[in-house]
Amino acid sequence: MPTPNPTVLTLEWPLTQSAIFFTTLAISVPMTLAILLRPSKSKAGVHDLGGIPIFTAWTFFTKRYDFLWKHFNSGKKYFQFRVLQHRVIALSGEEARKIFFVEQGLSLNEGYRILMGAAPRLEDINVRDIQEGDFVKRLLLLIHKDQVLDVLPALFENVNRRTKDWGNEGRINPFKEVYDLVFQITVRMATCQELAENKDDIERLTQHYWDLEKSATPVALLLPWFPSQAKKAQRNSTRALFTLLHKYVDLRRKAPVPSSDSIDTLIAYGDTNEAIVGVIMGIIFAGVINTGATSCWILLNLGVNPEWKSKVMEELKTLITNHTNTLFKEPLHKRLAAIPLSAWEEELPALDLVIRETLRITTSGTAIRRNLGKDILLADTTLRRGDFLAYSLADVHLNADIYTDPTKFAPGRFTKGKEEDQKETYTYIGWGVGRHPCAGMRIAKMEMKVVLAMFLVGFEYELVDSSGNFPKELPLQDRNDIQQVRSAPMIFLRDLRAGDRLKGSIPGTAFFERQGFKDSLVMSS
Ligand code: HEM
Repeated sequence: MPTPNPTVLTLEWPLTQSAIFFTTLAISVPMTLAILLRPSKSKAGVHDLGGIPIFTAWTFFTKRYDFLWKHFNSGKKYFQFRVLQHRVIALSGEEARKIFFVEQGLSLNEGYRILMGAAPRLEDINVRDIQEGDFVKRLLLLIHKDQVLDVLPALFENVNRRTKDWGNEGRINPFKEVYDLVFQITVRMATCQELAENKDDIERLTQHYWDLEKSATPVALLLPWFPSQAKKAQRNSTRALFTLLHKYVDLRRKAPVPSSDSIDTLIAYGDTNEAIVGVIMGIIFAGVINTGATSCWILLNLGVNPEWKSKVMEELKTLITNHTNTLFKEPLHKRLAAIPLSAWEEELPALDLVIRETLRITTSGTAIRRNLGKDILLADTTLRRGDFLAYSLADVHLNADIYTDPTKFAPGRFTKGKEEDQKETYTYIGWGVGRHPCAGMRIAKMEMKVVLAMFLVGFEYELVDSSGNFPKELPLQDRNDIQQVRSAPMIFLRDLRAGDRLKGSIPGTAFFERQGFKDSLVMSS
């Protein structure tokens, strides 16, 4: 299939296409307006928010957390509203969870595809829709133990290269730098060495990705027929992403010797170039935000919780002592890459608790499903075939009846004797539950550990606000910021060794000296 060219598709506008476009517009605009403006009627069994649907639903797309919690907090356990012609039912409580995460007819893909909108639309690039099961099957192939083992040194190498420029100004914006870092290693994991080493293409890819994220505006979702800037940006960035990734799939297909990189694994599996690009795009979209946001918030949480930070540092010291020869003079990333995968996975219990707790607090987004099966009865409410369902994870993660002082960072709450996450069914959903547990958990955890170990061992930092002062407490997460999960107000990491670094000091030296690895100088790489 020829690679679609975005410029041709956006600049050339032949007469017949114009005719089709305007005819479609003439038919669809009044129809859609009628649907959008028809007042919503109350149906027995579930509270209807009523009003003019387009206005009622607007804040579902702009301030989703506030929208849902305004109504839940006013005592409604379930309520419904309309998005276009669709009925959306917002659910809360244990009974709803048991259905939402378990019922066979509830489709995750179809739910997110229509109500999230930020993911690339495969029809924009003529890729046949990749079925839910097919995608997860490919992903499991790529995060198989041997595959992760092979790619691990490359992930450390990438982080090392990228963090070399960090800290020269003394202030790091984690919501930019840590996100970019996670983006880079996710792309490395999901594609091939050639792409990960091409700085310009990585920059381009990052830009197209964020453009696509930003294009999921309420106008693009609620007025799909309207030729808005957001719609155009969505189509153009999807095509640009496709073109760029396709180039590398093509390159790897023509390579004389196959490698163990993901693209080659998918080629060997028998997929077409287009399907491979579809899978890669899916992985990047499923993983980047969550992994970036969690890594970032872990650094922030540790920045104001010295007790947990020293537990994690102690563990890292033991890991390095037990699995590397501290007498060897090697660069930090090479030492860390020598540690076996099983040790990263099993020998960092405090860091695992920190990840779990950070996820509990930050994962307050909304899970979405569409009922493609039979009608389902939930108390006196029927979840009809075709309905969309929305479940805010804050219903459990920030619920004071389940978690004591729920916004407090307290990783010990999961330990033996406390086990706050065992109070009801599915009270911990950080990695999903039921029919759709996170298929990327293993690689996400490993990516986070690569980033965190390189940062915690290689850098010394403290938190600062935008005026450069240590914040009295951690700023709140903007829970409506589903795109980037930033804090409000902004917070930064001050690199306490930036001065030394400018004088040539190598990341990790201070840690190694302090930990008493006296003979083991860290080398530059
Ligand atoms: C810290 C990082 C991550 C977190 C917190 C996370 C969390 C989640 C959660 C909560 C779900 C369930 C969503 C629902 O029920 O609606 C989920 C599903 C999923 N995640 Fe992740 N995820 C992360 C990283 C990743 C990565 C890196 C990938 C891919 C490499 C990935 C791939 C998936 C896929 C494919 C599903 C859907 C599985 C299915 O359809 O059965 N995730 N994830």
